Amino acid sequence: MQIEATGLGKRYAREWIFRGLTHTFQSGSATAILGPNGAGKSTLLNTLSGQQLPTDGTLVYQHKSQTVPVEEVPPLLAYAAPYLELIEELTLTELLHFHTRFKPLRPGITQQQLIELMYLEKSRHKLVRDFSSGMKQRLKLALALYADTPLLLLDEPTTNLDRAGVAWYLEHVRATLEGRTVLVSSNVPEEYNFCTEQLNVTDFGARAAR
Ligand SMILES: Nc1ncnc2c1ncn2[C@@H]1O[C@H](COP(=O)(O)OP(=O)(O)OP(=O)(O)O)[C@@H](O)[C@H]1O
Repeated sequence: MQIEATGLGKRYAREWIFRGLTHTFQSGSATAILGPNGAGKSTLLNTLSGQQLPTDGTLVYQHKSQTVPVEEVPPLLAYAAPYLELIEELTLTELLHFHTRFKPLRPGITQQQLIELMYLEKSRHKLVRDFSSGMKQRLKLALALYADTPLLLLDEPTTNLDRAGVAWYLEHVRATLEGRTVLVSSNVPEEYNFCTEQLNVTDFGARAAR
């Protein structure tokens, strides 16, 4: 999926978070969205994905040579972020059944295989509420990485992951990149070192939080 942003700006009350952002995220590219804490990386990710309306400017989405209206973008995107919650009242198997009704897994991978690649076989009947923070993060990432979507958004993907978890993330993000447009919001170089493009929010009027 290609995303063409022209003159994009987002303001909360009187504060412009970014302004005049013109950039084309090419289909199949991987871009790191960089900037200090509070600069506006998550706001930019949410705006680019159509989850938040821009204050200024336009966004044009193209997929398979067709223009996609913003309201049709959600089924085409997978999103993992610390502020997006899992349904904690469900067990792992219940959550996978529910989630994949809306966001199917890519062809060739079953729910059983997803559980195995997350190393969560022993927790299949455990409530997600009782997962450790690292287990929850691996689950969020696996659901996004292995979703059958042309757009993948990752906000601070290695949050709560230990060394083994970071290595696991890097292995699986590389395995699922091909053919997708990937945006990674981050301050940690190792979580975006596979990205071929970088965009710094502070180049578009953003300031760090004080
Ligand atoms: N809904 C909102 N209403 C008002 N201000 C907001 C809202 N959401 C974010 N902000 C402000 O926008 C600015 C950018 O926040 P954002 O979360 O996008 O930054 P970030 O670069 O992702 O930060 P971090 O690296 O700390 O996650 C901050 O000053 C924040 O307080």
